[in-house]
Amino acid sequence: MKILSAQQLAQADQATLKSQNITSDELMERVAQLVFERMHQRLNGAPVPIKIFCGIGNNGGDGLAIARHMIQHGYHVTTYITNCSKHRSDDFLKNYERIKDITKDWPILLDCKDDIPAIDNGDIVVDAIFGTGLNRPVDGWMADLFEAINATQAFTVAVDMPSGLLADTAQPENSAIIKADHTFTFQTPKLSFFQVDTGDFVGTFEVIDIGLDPAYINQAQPIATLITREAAQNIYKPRKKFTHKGDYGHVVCVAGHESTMGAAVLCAGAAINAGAGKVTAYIPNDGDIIMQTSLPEVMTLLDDDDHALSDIRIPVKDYVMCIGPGIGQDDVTVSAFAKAIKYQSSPIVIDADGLNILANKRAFLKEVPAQSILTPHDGELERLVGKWNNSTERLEKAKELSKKYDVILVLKGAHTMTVSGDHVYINDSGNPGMATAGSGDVLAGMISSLIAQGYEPLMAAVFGVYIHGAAGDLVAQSYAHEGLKASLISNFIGAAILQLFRNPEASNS
Ligand SMILES: NC(=O)C1=CN([C@@H]2O[C@H](COP(=O)(O)OP(=O)(O)OC[C@H]3O[C@@H](n4cnc5c(N)ncnc54)[C@H](O)[C@@H]3O)[C@@H](O)[C@H]2O)[C@@H](O)CC1
Ligand SMILES: [K+]
Repeated sequence: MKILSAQQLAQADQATLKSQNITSDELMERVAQLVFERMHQRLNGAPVPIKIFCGIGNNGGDGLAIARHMIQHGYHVTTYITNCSKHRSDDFLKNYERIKDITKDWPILLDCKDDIPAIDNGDIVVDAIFGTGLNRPVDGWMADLFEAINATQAFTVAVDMPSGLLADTAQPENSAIIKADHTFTFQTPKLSFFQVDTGDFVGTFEVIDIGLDPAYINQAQPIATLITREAAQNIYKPRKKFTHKGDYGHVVCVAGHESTMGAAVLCAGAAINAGAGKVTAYIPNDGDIIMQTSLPEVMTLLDDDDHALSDIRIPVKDYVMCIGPGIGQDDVTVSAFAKAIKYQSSPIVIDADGLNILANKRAFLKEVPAQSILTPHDGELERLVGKWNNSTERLEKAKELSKKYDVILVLKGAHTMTVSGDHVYINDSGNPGMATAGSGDVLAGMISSLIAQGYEPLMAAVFGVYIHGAAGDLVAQSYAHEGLKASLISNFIGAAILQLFRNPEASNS
């Protein structure tokens, strides 16, 4: 699913008015009707007090139209206007008149801190103050209003976006933002919904297709793409009937150190579980028994050194290298790593200590083959690109690194982002239980496995990240977030692929 910028969404609005020959007022009415229907479906006429706060732009216009529908259906609605400017939008004004025609009274105007109404924990708050038109930080008594809403337990529903949140640009520190429990967002989710410093304000969210011009949306270059189940289905490559293991490639996991052989086992195991035809683990000599008893499917190649990797020689042809899990940063390993990546000519996957070595010896970055995949968590990313002030800057720095060295970055997090040049793919599977030791080793093994099976590196990364998260979601159903561990994610890779093509309703019954 495409994620468009606030500016693109405004252009899509305009294109829609033209192509569908409707007025902006009619579009607003369509939007309000769709939000109302969803709220009505859930509330089912419940006599709960609903406080709808409306701004003076089109987000406020949406709020007024939603309020009108709710009042007409017998809901207990009080409508407030945050009277922060004389510049009211035309469609706001139309809906301001219309609601008065229904209630025979004007909504309540809020002009200062003293006007902020009491909000009970049992109320429902609808936030229609600012949407994509927010153009400066919210301050003064409006910030106090946001604070008052956030201080209650009242269930808060945001219209299009939580007010105060910017859709796709850097959010100034300590901005006043409404913390929504649920957000009905229009046409496409916004980039800020997926960023670590702003995503929590959105609560759960639901994308409402408001029927914006498909021709505009199709040609628009998205600022990011959300990888949903449907997108993952389209990337999946089914196997052919007449095949043999040679068709599914060979992964060599260069991993492990005397105290971190588990990383090597998890990485190689995930490469097998994700479907590689053959997997070899290149490990310190003493790790042989550990590897062979843990994973009977995996072959081993042993370093001369008992405890660390000291000279990585791989006497096989045509393989995909995954390097880094648990290798440590001993001096011998650093030079072995440099030699090993220099020798590679096709894309490799670099994780964990491999990334730390790259961060310490930046000259090695030039030796990384084009289209290789780097899978940093935030600590590793910071070592590679330096500190950032906000998530927008984090993403910009990752894009720069990706372009400079022609590599693909997998930025691990709640919504892992795969960055290839200016293209960003945001993952939509996974859960907080996956923040656990070894989870990254499994991911690196999976991505290498998919490259070995013939997926283009970028799609291997995007699909690997999705299946990794989906496997974690399946594990969490039986083990909770707390019981989720890396080896279980690996064991559920196959189940996650199956689940991609199951009818979700059938599997729930
Ligand atoms: N064509 C339409 O009528 C549609 C409207 N839509 C709605 O329109 C919204 C965008 O509407 P607008 O562009 O009018 O923008 P908003 O309603 O988000 O807000 C803009 C207004 O707030 C003022 N403002 C911005 N930041 C402020 C601040 N920090 N403090 C005080 N005032 C501030 C602006 O000067 C302007 O008057 C979307 O989020 C969506 O809710 C969508 O429903 C799509 C269709
Ligand atoms: K809003």
